[in-house]
Amino acid sequence: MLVVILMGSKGDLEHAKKIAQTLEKFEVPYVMRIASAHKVPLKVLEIIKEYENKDVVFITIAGRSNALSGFTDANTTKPVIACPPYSDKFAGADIFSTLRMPSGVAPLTILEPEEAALAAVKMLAIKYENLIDKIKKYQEEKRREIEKADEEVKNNG
Ligand SMILES: Nc1cncn1[C@@H]1O[C@H](COP(=O)(O)O)[C@@H](O)[C@H]1O
Repeated sequence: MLVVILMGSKGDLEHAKKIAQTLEKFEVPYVMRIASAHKVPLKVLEIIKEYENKDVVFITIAGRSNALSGFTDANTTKPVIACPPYSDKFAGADIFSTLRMPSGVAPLTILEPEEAALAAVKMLAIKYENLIDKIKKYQEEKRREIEKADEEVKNNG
């Protein structure tokens, strides 16, 4: 099992590292790769081919005009999660290049890096059942955070 974090530029690395941190929590192996669908499409195809025989989920990161997620999805049988870096330039309009896809192209979009990683882990857990307990533990921690916050506000708020 492997998560391939594929980014369009080294400028996306900080965003990619946030995804990687969550995958580390789940002890899910990952690799980070850089290739731009606009500038080096053949390299993107080579990278996709490299992982085609493995149990892989791709998480694609591309800012501005995101061709990478759709391009990757159209060229692999593996699931693709688009996690573009947030930009408020041009009223956040970059996001539309991630949300609208041609027919037959289906990358999923998750904007927050931690949750993109979580979704990848859940996909892998369908086959790698040892991940199920880790997901349950993670969800329990989230529930406890709410309970703790509620207690704090109730008593001091
Ligand atoms: N969409 C796209 C195609 N090639 C690179 N990008 C994205 O454009 C932003 C700036 O890239 P660069 O550093 O190449 O100018 C980065 O978020 C990168 O993923």
